[in-house]
Amino acid sequence: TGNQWGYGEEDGPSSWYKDYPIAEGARQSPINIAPEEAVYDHGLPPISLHYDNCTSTNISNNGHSVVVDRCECDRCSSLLTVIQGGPLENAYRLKQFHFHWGGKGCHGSEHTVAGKTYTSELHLVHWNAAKYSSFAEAAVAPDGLAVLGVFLEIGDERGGLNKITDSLYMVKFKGTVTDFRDFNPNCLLPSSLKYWTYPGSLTTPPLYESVTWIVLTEPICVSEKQMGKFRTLLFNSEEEEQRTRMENNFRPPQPLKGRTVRASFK
Ligand SMILES: CN(C)c1nnc([C@H](N)S(N)(=O)=O)s1
Ligand SMILES: [Zn+2]
Repeated sequence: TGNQWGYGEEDGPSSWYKDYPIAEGARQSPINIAPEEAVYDHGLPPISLHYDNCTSTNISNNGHSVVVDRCECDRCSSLLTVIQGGPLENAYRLKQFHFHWGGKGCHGSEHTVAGKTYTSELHLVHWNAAKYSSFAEAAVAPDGLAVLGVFLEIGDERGGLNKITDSLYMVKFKGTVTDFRDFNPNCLLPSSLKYWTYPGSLTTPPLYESVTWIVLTEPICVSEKQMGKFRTLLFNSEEEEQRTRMENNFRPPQPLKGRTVRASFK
C-alpha cells in the first residue's frame, strides 16, 4: 500500500517528496538554527507550560518513534495541559510527545544549532484547541500546531527519563502499546525556557506546514545507557522477519527559504 515511508535507503527522507510533494515546500522542518542570524524580538513574551495536570495514557511504537499519548478521556481533556505565550496567540493543548535519536555517537537530533547535532530531540506536540475542534483539523491549518523541541545530549543520567526507558522493552515492536499513566513531561524540561521560534512543518510525513516551532536553547543531559535503551526498539512488527533497530529516525535540516528565526533572548 502507499504511504510506506521510513528512514532507510529506499524509503528515507530524500524520497518522501514522491508521495508527499510538500516535502519541497516553503516552510519545511527541521532547519539548521544559526544563532547569529536569529532576530531578537523583544515583543516575544516568555512561553508558559502548564503540564501539571498532565495525564499520559499509553506509550507506543508506531514504527517511526516511541510516542507517549496524552489521555483524551472527558475528565482528562477538561484538565488543561497546554503551552501558551511566546509566539502563540492562544493556548495549545498537548497531544503527544516522542523522540528522534541517532545510532552511537552524537548525531540524532532533527534541528541543528550552527551545524551542531545533538544525540536526540524530544518533541512535545500541541494543537490549537481554542480555534479548531480536533487535532486532525488543526494539523492542516497554518496556525494549527505548536511543537516544543528539547535537545538531549550525552552526560549524566536524567532521572525523569527512566520511567520511559524502563518501559521501552514493552513496546519493542512496531504496533505495540502499553499502559503508561501519570507521566508528567515537566521532568524532561531544562531549567531555562529561552527559545528560538520559526514557522515550519511536521518533520515526518504528511509533513504538513502547520507547525509553529519553539526550540529550547538549553539541552538536557541523558546517559549513554538511557540512549542505548531507545536503540533496543525496532522499526518492524513482531510478524515481520526483518529485525531493524530503531535508530537514526531523524530528518536532516531543510532549506530556510527566506524564513526568519526569532530569538526570545539577546
Ligand atoms: C499526528 N502527529 C501527532 C504527528 N505527526 N507527525 C509528527 C512528527 N513525528 S513531528 N516530528 O512531531 O513533526 S507528530
Ligand atoms: Zn518529532
